[in-house]
Amino acid sequence: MQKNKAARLLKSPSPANSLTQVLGQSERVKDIVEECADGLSSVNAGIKRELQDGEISPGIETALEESETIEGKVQDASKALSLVNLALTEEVQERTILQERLAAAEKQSDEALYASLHDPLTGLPNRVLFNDRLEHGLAHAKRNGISLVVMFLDLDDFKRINDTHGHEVGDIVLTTIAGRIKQASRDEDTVCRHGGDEFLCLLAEIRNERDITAIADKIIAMVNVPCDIQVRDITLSLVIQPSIGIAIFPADGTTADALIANADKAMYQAKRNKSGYALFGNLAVSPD
Ligand SMILES: Nc1nc2c(ncn2[C@@H]2O[C@H](COP(=O)(O)OP(=O)(O)OP(=O)(O)O)[C@@H](O)[C@H]2O)c(=O)[nH]1
Repeated sequence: MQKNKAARLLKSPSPANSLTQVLGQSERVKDIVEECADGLSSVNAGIKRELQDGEISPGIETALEESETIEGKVQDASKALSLVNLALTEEVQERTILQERLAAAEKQSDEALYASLHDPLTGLPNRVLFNDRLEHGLAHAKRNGISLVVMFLDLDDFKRINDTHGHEVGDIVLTTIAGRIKQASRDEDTVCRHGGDEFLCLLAEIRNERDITAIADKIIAMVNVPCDIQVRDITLSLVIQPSIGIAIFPADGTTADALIANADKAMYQAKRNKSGYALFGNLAVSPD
């Protein structure tokens, strides 16, 4: 009956790759073998006592010898199983350490990838990720004959914030503004920190110019809300004005570089005219 139980345990379905489950099964088999060894030992001791008390029959003596040999083998098997289980335990520990190291390396690699694609101050996508999204967006727009918009946003007179209140306050302002631009855009759009006090927005699947200017107005209104920043015992209320240049695919450029460059030109126009935003398509064409 014990033999059947052991066979059942070994055959019971278990994921082949689960070393811990295999170890558990092996531990249970070892317990059964140990139980058999103990059972055999007490049976053999009983037979020996009977033989000492009564007449010695040669058949029983031979059976006892055989039984004692089996008892020895079962005990050896139990010891061998203990060693196997010890080795399995060490293997499980090693595998656990390796899995932990692998998980840590994967986490590190994910963090490195994230860092390579995001701006550390604001957490926004950086230029690399923006360009990748823009290239994909352009391919999609070309395939489907739809438009796409690049906005170039620069904060007006931002240097004054740093010069007057210090770089730390400037950092808080940049982070606050970054959050607001993100909030003003849709989930499918990409807002990126281009560098310094410059941001880029990629607006996908825009239907008409009115939608574009509505988004620009929304961004300007949200950026314009005073940034209240606590510095020691005083609260600064800083008002920031952005200038936004807008380039639309395909009219204002058909490549990522052209769209960004033309949105940048339009931004300078908006800054010069203090108009908030300017569309590249509405700029006066220069003679050169
Ligand atoms: N606090 C902070 N300042 C930064 C960071 N990166 C760039 N800057 C500063 O941002 C300012 C950008 O100034 P500019 O864009 O040249 O000029 P501006 O004062 O905004 O003037 P206009 O662009 O002409 O309106 C500079 O003073 C930079 O030192 C940053 O990560 N943190």
